[in-house]
Amino acid sequence: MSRLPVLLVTRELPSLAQKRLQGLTNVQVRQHNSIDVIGRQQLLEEVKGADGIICLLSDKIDTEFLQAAGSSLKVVSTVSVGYDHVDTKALKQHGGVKLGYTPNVLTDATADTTVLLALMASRRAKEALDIVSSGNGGGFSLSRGLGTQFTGKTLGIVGFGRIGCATAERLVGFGFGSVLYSGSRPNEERAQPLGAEYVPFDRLLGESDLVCICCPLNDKTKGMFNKSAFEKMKRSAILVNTARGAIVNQDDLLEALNKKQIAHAALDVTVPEPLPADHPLVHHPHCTVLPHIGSATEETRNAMGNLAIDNALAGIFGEPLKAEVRL
Ligand SMILES: O=CC(=O)O
Repeated sequence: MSRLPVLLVTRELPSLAQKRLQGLTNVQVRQHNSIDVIGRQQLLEEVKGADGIICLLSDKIDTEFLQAAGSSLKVVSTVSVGYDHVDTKALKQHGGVKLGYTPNVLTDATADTTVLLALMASRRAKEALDIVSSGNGGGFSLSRGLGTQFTGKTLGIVGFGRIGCATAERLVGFGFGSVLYSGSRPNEERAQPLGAEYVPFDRLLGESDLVCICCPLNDKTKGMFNKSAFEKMKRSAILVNTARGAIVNQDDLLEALNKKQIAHAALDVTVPEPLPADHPLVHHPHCTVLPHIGSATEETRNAMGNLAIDNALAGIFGEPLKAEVRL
Protein backbone atom coordinates (compact mmCIF):
# COMPACT_ATOMS: atom_id res chain seq x y z
CA MET A 1 0.00 0.00 0.00
CA SER A 2 1.39 3.42 -0.93
CA ARG A 3 1.84 5.81 1.95
CA LEU A 4 -0.45 8.78 2.49
CA PRO A 5 1.12 12.19 1.84
CA VAL A 6 2.28 13.86 5.04
CA LEU A 7 0.90 17.30 5.99
CA LEU A 8 2.84 18.99 8.77
CA VAL A 9 0.82 21.58 10.71
CA THR A 10 2.87 23.73 13.06
CA ARG A 11 0.10 24.93 15.37
CA GLU A 12 -3.35 24.10 16.63
CA LEU A 13 -5.80 25.65 14.15
CA PRO A 14 -8.95 27.59 15.11
CA SER A 15 -11.67 25.18 16.26
CA LEU A 16 -13.67 24.64 13.05
CA ALA A 17 -10.59 24.39 10.87
CA GLN A 18 -8.99 22.06 13.42
CA LYS A 19 -12.04 19.79 13.29
CA ARG A 20 -11.80 19.68 9.52
CA LEU A 21 -8.09 18.92 9.71
CA GLN A 22 -8.71 16.01 12.06
CA GLY A 23 -11.28 14.58 9.66
CA LEU A 24 -8.94 14.50 6.64
CA THR A 25 -8.50 10.98 5.32
CA ASN A 26 -6.39 11.64 2.23
CA VAL A 27 -3.32 12.88 4.12
CA GLN A 28 -1.44 11.87 7.22
CA VAL A 29 -1.53 14.90 9.52
CA ARG A 30 1.57 15.47 11.63
CA GLN A 31 0.78 18.34 13.98
CA HIS A 32 2.40 20.41 16.69
CA ASN A 33 -0.95 20.52 18.43
CA SER A 34 -0.36 23.50 20.66
CA ILE A 35 -1.21 27.19 20.73
CA ASP A 36 2.51 27.88 21.30
CA VAL A 37 5.18 28.37 18.63
CA ILE A 38 6.93 25.18 17.53
CA GLY A 39 10.63 25.19 18.45
CA ARG A 40 13.07 25.53 15.57
CA GLN A 41 14.74 22.15 16.14
CA GLN A 42 11.40 20.42 16.39
CA LEU A 43 10.25 22.12 13.18
CA LEU A 44 13.37 20.99 11.32
CA GLU A 45 12.91 17.46 12.64
CA GLU A 46 9.19 17.17 11.93
CA VAL A 47 9.30 18.57 8.41
CA LYS A 48 11.53 15.72 7.21
CA GLY A 49 9.74 13.90 4.42
CA ALA A 50 6.61 16.09 4.58
CA ASP A 51 4.68 16.71 1.35
CA GLY A 52 3.12 19.92 2.58
CA ILE A 53 3.23 22.26 5.54
CA ILE A 54 0.70 24.60 7.11
CA CYS A 55 2.74 27.19 8.97
CA LEU A 56 2.41 30.54 10.70
CA LEU A 57 4.26 33.80 10.41
CA SER A 58 6.40 32.78 13.39
CA ASP A 59 7.89 29.84 11.42
CA LYS A 60 10.90 30.88 9.39
CA ILE A 61 10.82 29.15 6.00
CA ASP A 62 14.37 29.43 4.71
CA THR A 63 17.08 27.36 3.05
CA GLU A 64 17.81 25.42 6.24
CA PHE A 65 14.13 24.53 6.56
CA LEU A 66 13.86 23.49 2.90
CA GLN A 67 16.96 21.33 3.17
CA ALA A 68 15.50 19.63 6.22
CA ALA A 69 12.21 19.07 4.38
CA GLY A 70 13.87 17.36 1.44
CA SER A 71 12.54 16.74 -2.03
CA SER A 72 9.05 15.54 -1.06
CA LEU A 73 7.87 19.07 -0.16
CA LYS A 74 5.38 20.47 -2.68
CA VAL A 75 3.64 23.28 -0.85
CA VAL A 76 4.09 25.78 1.96
CA SER A 77 0.72 27.08 3.09
CA THR A 78 0.96 29.98 5.51
CA VAL A 79 -1.99 30.97 7.69
CA SER A 80 -1.38 34.65 7.04
CA VAL A 81 -1.61 37.23 4.31
CA GLY A 82 1.95 38.43 4.97
CA TYR A 83 4.73 36.12 3.85
CA ASP A 84 7.84 38.01 4.88
CA HIS A 85 8.79 34.97 7.00
CA VAL A 86 9.23 32.97 3.80
CA ASP A 87 12.41 33.20 1.74
CA THR A 88 10.61 33.22 -1.61
CA LYS A 89 13.87 32.97 -3.61
CA ALA A 90 14.90 29.86 -1.73
CA LEU A 91 11.43 28.40 -2.24
CA LYS A 92 11.58 28.99 -5.99
CA GLN A 93 14.93 27.28 -6.17
CA HIS A 94 13.72 24.30 -4.17
CA GLY A 95 12.10 22.38 -7.00
CA GLY A 96 9.05 24.57 -7.55
CA VAL A 97 7.49 24.42 -4.09
CA LYS A 98 4.25 26.42 -4.16
CA LEU A 99 3.37 29.10 -1.63
CA GLY A 100 -0.21 29.52 -0.43
CA TYR A 101 -1.42 32.41 1.74
CA THR A 102 -4.71 33.81 3.10
CA PRO A 103 -5.59 37.15 1.50
CA ASN A 104 -9.12 38.66 1.40
CA VAL A 105 -10.59 36.63 4.27
CA LEU A 106 -8.83 38.78 6.87
CA THR A 107 -9.24 42.19 5.26
CA ASP A 108 -12.30 43.28 7.25
CA ALA A 109 -11.02 42.09 10.63
CA THR A 110 -7.63 43.75 10.15
CA ALA A 111 -9.16 47.01 8.95
CA ASP A 112 -11.45 46.91 12.01
CA THR A 113 -8.43 46.55 14.29
CA THR A 114 -6.77 49.51 12.60
CA VAL A 115 -9.86 51.62 13.34
CA LEU A 116 -9.92 50.30 16.92
CA LEU A 117 -6.33 51.44 17.47
CA ALA A 118 -6.92 54.78 15.78
CA LEU A 119 -9.83 55.50 18.10
CA MET A 120 -7.98 54.21 21.18
CA ALA A 121 -5.08 56.52 20.38
CA SER A 122 -7.15 59.57 19.49
CA ARG A 123 -9.31 59.27 22.60
CA ARG A 124 -6.39 58.35 24.89
CA ALA A 125 -8.02 55.09 25.90
CA LYS A 126 -4.83 53.66 27.39
CA GLU A 127 -4.54 56.49 29.91
CA ALA A 128 -8.26 56.28 30.65
CA LEU A 129 -8.08 52.52 31.32
CA ASP A 130 -5.01 53.06 33.52
CA ILE A 131 -6.92 55.65 35.55
CA VAL A 132 -9.71 53.16 36.19
CA SER A 133 -7.44 50.21 37.03
CA SER A 134 -5.25 52.33 39.35
CA GLY A 135 -8.32 53.28 41.37
CA ASN A 136 -7.48 56.97 41.01
CA GLY A 137 -10.47 57.47 38.82
CA GLY A 138 -12.92 60.05 39.85
CA GLY A 139 -15.89 60.44 37.60
CA PHE A 140 -16.78 62.71 34.78
CA SER A 141 -14.36 65.55 34.27
CA LEU A 142 -14.61 68.44 31.87
CA SER A 143 -10.88 68.71 31.38
CA ARG A 144 -9.13 65.40 32.14
CA GLY A 145 -7.81 63.11 29.41
CA LEU A 146 -9.13 65.05 26.49
CA GLY A 147 -8.45 63.45 23.17
CA THR A 148 -8.80 64.70 19.67
CA GLN A 149 -11.37 63.92 17.01
CA PHE A 150 -11.09 63.13 13.33
CA THR A 151 -13.64 65.59 11.95
CA GLY A 152 -12.06 67.67 9.19
CA LYS A 153 -8.60 66.15 9.71
CA THR A 154 -6.30 64.47 7.20
CA LEU A 155 -5.98 60.70 7.02
CA GLY A 156 -2.82 59.16 5.58
CA ILE A 157 -2.73 55.51 4.53
CA VAL A 158 0.64 53.95 3.76
CA GLY A 159 -0.04 51.00 1.45
CA PHE A 160 -3.35 51.17 -0.40
CA GLY A 161 -3.90 47.47 -1.00
CA ARG A 162 -6.84 45.42 0.26
CA ILE A 163 -6.38 46.30 3.95
CA GLY A 164 -5.35 49.92 3.34
CA CYS A 165 -8.44 50.55 1.20
CA ALA A 166 -10.78 48.82 3.64
CA THR A 167 -9.29 50.92 6.46
CA ALA A 168 -9.79 54.16 4.52
CA GLU A 169 -13.35 53.17 3.62
CA ARG A 170 -14.16 52.71 7.31
CA LEU A 171 -12.35 55.81 8.53
CA VAL A 172 -13.92 58.28 6.08
CA GLY A 173 -17.12 57.67 8.03
CA PHE A 174 -15.50 59.51 10.94
CA GLY A 175 -15.53 62.77 8.99
CA PHE A 176 -11.95 63.16 7.77
CA GLY A 177 -11.62 66.21 5.51
CA SER A 178 -9.09 64.60 3.18
CA VAL A 179 -7.48 61.25 2.53
CA LEU A 180 -3.93 60.81 1.28
CA TYR A 181 -2.23 57.56 0.40
CA SER A 182 1.23 56.44 -0.62
CA GLY A 183 2.63 53.16 -1.83
CA SER A 184 4.30 51.47 -4.75
CA ARG A 185 1.59 52.52 -7.23
CA PRO A 186 -1.67 54.50 -7.34
CA ASN A 187 -4.95 52.59 -7.01
CA GLU A 188 -7.36 54.96 -8.76
CA GLU A 189 -10.30 52.59 -8.80
CA ARG A 190 -10.46 52.32 -5.01
CA ALA A 191 -9.16 55.85 -4.36
CA GLN A 192 -11.62 57.79 -6.48
CA PRO A 193 -14.83 57.03 -4.53
CA LEU A 194 -13.04 58.16 -1.35
CA GLY A 195 -11.52 61.22 -2.94
CA ALA A 196 -8.15 59.84 -1.85
CA GLU A 197 -5.04 61.40 -3.34
CA TYR A 198 -1.87 59.49 -4.22
CA VAL A 199 1.04 61.50 -2.80
CA PRO A 200 4.75 61.04 -2.10
CA PHE A 201 5.49 59.48 1.29
CA ASP A 202 7.04 62.70 2.63
CA ARG A 203 3.97 64.75 1.80
CA LEU A 204 1.76 62.18 3.50
CA LEU A 205 3.96 62.38 6.60
CA GLY A 206 3.89 66.17 6.68
CA GLU A 207 0.14 66.60 6.23
CA SER A 208 -1.55 63.65 7.94
CA ASP A 209 -3.13 63.79 11.39
CA LEU A 210 -3.59 60.02 11.47
CA VAL A 211 -1.10 57.78 9.66
CA CYS A 212 -2.05 54.11 9.25
CA ILE A 213 0.60 51.63 8.15
CA CYS A 214 -1.06 49.00 5.95
CA CYS A 215 1.77 47.97 3.62
CA PRO A 216 3.68 44.69 3.43
CA LEU A 217 7.13 44.33 4.98
CA ASN A 218 9.84 44.15 2.34
CA ASP A 219 13.27 45.61 1.61
CA LYS A 220 11.71 48.98 0.72
CA THR A 221 9.41 49.29 3.74
CA LYS A 222 11.68 47.86 6.46
CA GLY A 223 12.44 50.67 8.92
CA MET A 224 10.72 53.31 6.75
CA PHE A 225 9.27 54.88 9.91
CA ASN A 226 12.56 56.08 11.32
CA LYS A 227 14.00 59.22 12.89
CA SER A 228 13.83 61.11 9.62
CA ALA A 229 10.19 60.11 9.04
CA PHE A 230 9.15 61.08 12.58
CA GLU A 231 10.83 64.46 12.15
CA LYS A 232 8.55 65.13 9.17
CA MET A 233 5.32 64.23 10.99
CA LYS A 234 3.01 66.64 12.78
CA ARG A 235 3.54 66.91 16.53
CA SER A 236 -0.14 66.12 16.93
CA ALA A 237 0.00 63.06 14.64
CA ILE A 238 -1.11 59.57 15.58
CA LEU A 239 0.65 56.55 14.07
CA VAL A 240 -1.13 53.20 13.81
CA ASN A 241 0.66 50.04 12.69
CA THR A 242 -1.28 46.85 11.97
CA ALA A 243 1.11 45.61 9.26
CA ARG A 244 4.50 44.41 10.48
CA GLY A 245 6.59 45.59 13.41
CA ALA A 246 9.81 45.92 11.43
CA ILE A 247 8.35 48.71 9.27
CA VAL A 248 8.84 50.94 12.33
CA ASN A 249 12.23 51.54 13.90
CA GLN A 250 11.14 51.14 17.52
CA ASP A 251 14.14 52.94 19.05
CA ASP A 252 13.44 55.94 16.85
CA LEU A 253 9.74 55.73 17.71
CA LEU A 254 10.49 55.76 21.43
CA GLU A 255 12.69 58.80 20.98
CA ALA A 256 10.00 60.54 18.90
CA LEU A 257 7.39 59.87 21.59
CA ASN A 258 9.72 61.05 24.34
CA LYS A 259 10.52 64.24 22.42
CA LYS A 260 6.80 64.68 21.65
CA GLN A 261 7.57 64.68 17.92
CA ILE A 262 4.34 62.74 17.45
CA ALA A 263 1.40 62.49 19.82
CA HIS A 264 0.72 58.76 20.03
CA ALA A 265 1.61 55.41 18.48
CA ALA A 266 -0.72 52.44 18.49
CA LEU A 267 0.87 49.16 17.50
CA ASP A 268 -0.66 45.77 16.89
CA VAL A 269 2.68 44.50 15.60
CA THR A 270 6.12 44.83 17.13
CA VAL A 271 9.62 43.42 17.09
CA PRO A 272 9.81 41.02 18.81
CA GLU A 273 6.37 39.56 19.31
CA PRO A 274 5.44 39.50 22.05
CA LEU A 275 7.14 42.70 23.15
CA PRO A 276 8.67 42.06 26.60
CA ALA A 277 6.43 43.34 29.38
CA ASP A 278 9.19 45.67 30.60
CA HIS A 279 9.76 47.25 27.17
CA PRO A 280 9.55 51.08 27.43
CA LEU A 281 6.95 51.25 24.64
CA VAL A 282 4.63 48.98 26.63
CA HIS A 283 4.68 51.44 29.54
CA HIS A 284 4.76 54.65 27.57
CA PRO A 285 1.58 56.62 28.26
CA HIS A 286 1.45 57.63 24.61
CA CYS A 287 1.92 54.21 23.12
CA THR A 288 -0.78 51.56 22.90
CA VAL A 289 0.39 48.02 22.21
CA LEU A 290 -1.78 45.05 21.26
CA PRO A 291 -0.47 41.48 20.88
CA HIS A 292 -0.93 41.10 17.09
CA ILE A 293 -4.70 40.56 17.07
CA GLY A 294 -5.37 42.20 13.69
CA SER A 295 -7.28 39.25 12.23
CA ALA A 296 -8.32 37.68 15.53
CA THR A 297 -12.03 37.02 15.16
CA GLU A 298 -13.67 33.57 15.24
CA GLU A 299 -14.97 34.04 11.71
CA THR A 300 -11.75 35.28 10.20
CA ARG A 301 -9.38 32.87 11.90
CA ASN A 302 -11.51 29.90 10.88
CA ALA A 303 -11.67 31.21 7.32
CA MET A 304 -7.88 31.59 7.34
CA GLY A 305 -7.43 28.06 8.69
CA ASN A 306 -9.78 26.64 6.07
CA LEU A 307 -8.12 28.49 3.22
CA ALA A 308 -4.72 27.28 4.45
CA ILE A 309 -6.02 23.69 4.43
CA ASP A 310 -7.44 24.16 0.92
CA ASN A 311 -4.12 25.55 -0.29
CA ALA A 312 -2.11 22.76 1.33
CA LEU A 313 -4.29 19.98 -0.09
CA ALA A 314 -4.29 21.54 -3.56
CA GLY A 315 -0.50 21.81 -3.48
CA ILE A 316 -0.05 18.25 -2.28
CA PHE A 317 -2.37 16.82 -4.95
CA GLY A 318 -1.04 18.96 -7.80
CA GLU A 319 -4.08 21.20 -8.19
CA PRO A 320 -4.20 25.02 -8.49
CA LEU A 321 -4.06 26.73 -5.10
CA LYS A 322 -7.04 28.89 -4.10
CA ALA A 323 -4.68 31.69 -3.11
CA GLU A 324 -1.14 31.38 -4.36
CA VAL A 325 1.75 33.79 -4.16
CA ARG A 326 3.33 34.05 -7.61
CA LEU A 327 7.00 33.47 -6.93
O1 LIG B 1 -0.30 39.41 10.34
C1 LIG B 1 -1.03 38.58 9.94
C2 LIG B 1 -1.08 38.14 8.59
O2 LIG B 1 -0.14 38.42 7.82
O3 LIG B 1 -2.05 37.46 8.25
